[in-house]
Amino acid sequence: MGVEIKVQDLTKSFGRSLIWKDVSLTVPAGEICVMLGPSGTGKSVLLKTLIGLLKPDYGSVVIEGTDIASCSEKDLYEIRKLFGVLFQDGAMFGSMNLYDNVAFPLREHTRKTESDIRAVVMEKMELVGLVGAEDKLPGEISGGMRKRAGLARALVLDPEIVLFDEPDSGLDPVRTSFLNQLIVDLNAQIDATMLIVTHDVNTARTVPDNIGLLYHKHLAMFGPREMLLSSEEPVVRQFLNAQMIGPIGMSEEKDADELESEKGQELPPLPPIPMQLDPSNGIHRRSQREPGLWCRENGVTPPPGSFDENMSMAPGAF
Ligand SMILES: Nc1ncnc2c1ncn2[C@@H]1O[C@H](COP(=O)(O)OP(=O)(O)OP(=O)(O)O)[C@@H](O)[C@H]1O
Repeated sequence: MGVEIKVQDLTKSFGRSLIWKDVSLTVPAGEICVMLGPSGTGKSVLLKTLIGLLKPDYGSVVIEGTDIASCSEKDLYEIRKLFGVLFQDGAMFGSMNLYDNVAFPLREHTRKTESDIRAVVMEKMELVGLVGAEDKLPGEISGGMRKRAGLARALVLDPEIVLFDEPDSGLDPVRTSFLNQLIVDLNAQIDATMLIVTHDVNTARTVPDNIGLLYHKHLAMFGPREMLLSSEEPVVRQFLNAQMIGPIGMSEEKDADELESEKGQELPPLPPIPMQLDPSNGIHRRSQREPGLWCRENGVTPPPGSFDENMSMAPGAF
C-alpha cells in the first residue's frame, strides 16, 4: 500500500560545504512526488539520505516509526527492504544478462528457489515490457530499455517506496513519455510511494500528486501539484515554467545587478495547469485527486484554460 516518509529539519553538508538546511516534508503514502531543483542543489544527496546511504548532520527521516538517520545498521537493513531504487544509469551489472540482473536482489536477499525467482523476474519483466529481452546484456540495449530493466530490478522485492533518480536522463521526449506512463501505471497497480528526482518540467507538470523544489540550500516549496503550478512565488514560477526571468541564474542565484536589470520586464502569464496523466486503463489511481480540487478548496483561481475539459480526465469524471 506504500508507506509515508516523514522528513524533519534535515541538514546535510560535506565538510564546510552546506548542501541544504532544515528540509522538512512528508511524502504521503502511495502518492507520487517529484523533486525539482537546479543542478547541484542536492537532489541526489536527498535521495541517498532518504535511503540511509548518507547520514544527515541533523534531522530525522522517519519511516514506519524508525528514524533511519539514527537507527542501528540492523534496523536500516530491514527498512531498506521497503525501498526500490532506479538509479540514473539503471546501475546494471554489465557482464550479467537482464534476467540475472533483475534476479540479483532476489538471490541476494531471499531464499526463493530458482523456479520462484523465475516467476517473479518474468512478472516484472512483463510489467516493464521487456519479455523476450532476458538474454541481452545491458550494453546491447538502448538507454530506455536499460531504464526499464533497472525498474524491473527495483520492483522485484515488492517495494513500498520507489525512488527514481532522474529516470528521464538520456532519454528522448517520446521515451520519457512512455516511462512517465509506466510510472503512473505502476503506481496504480502497486500503490507504492514514489519520489522522482527530475529536471523535466513536463514530467513535473503532469505526473505527480505533489511537487517539491530545492533551491539555494533549502526546500523552497513542497505541496500539491496544483499549488505549485498556480504559485506566483518567483523561484517556483521561474523553474516550473522554464523561464529566464527570475531569481535563478546560470550559476544558481542572480546577483543584485542582474535582478535590477530585469525590473519592469513583464512576465508571461502562468500557463494553464494541464490534466494529470491518467493510468492507461483509464481507472484513477487511489491517490489521484479530482482536477481543480486543490484550487477550489484553497480559493485559488487557476490560470485560464486549466484542466481543459477536452482532455482525457475532465472535472467531474471522478
Ligand atoms: N559524497 C560526496 N562527497 C562530497 N560532496 C558530495 C558528495 N555527494 C554529492 N556531493 C556534492 O553535493 C552537491 C549536490 O550534489 P547532487 O548530485 O545531489 O546534486 P543534484 O541536485 O542531484 O544535481 P544534478 O541535478 O546536476 O544531478 C554537489 O556539489 C556535489 O558535488
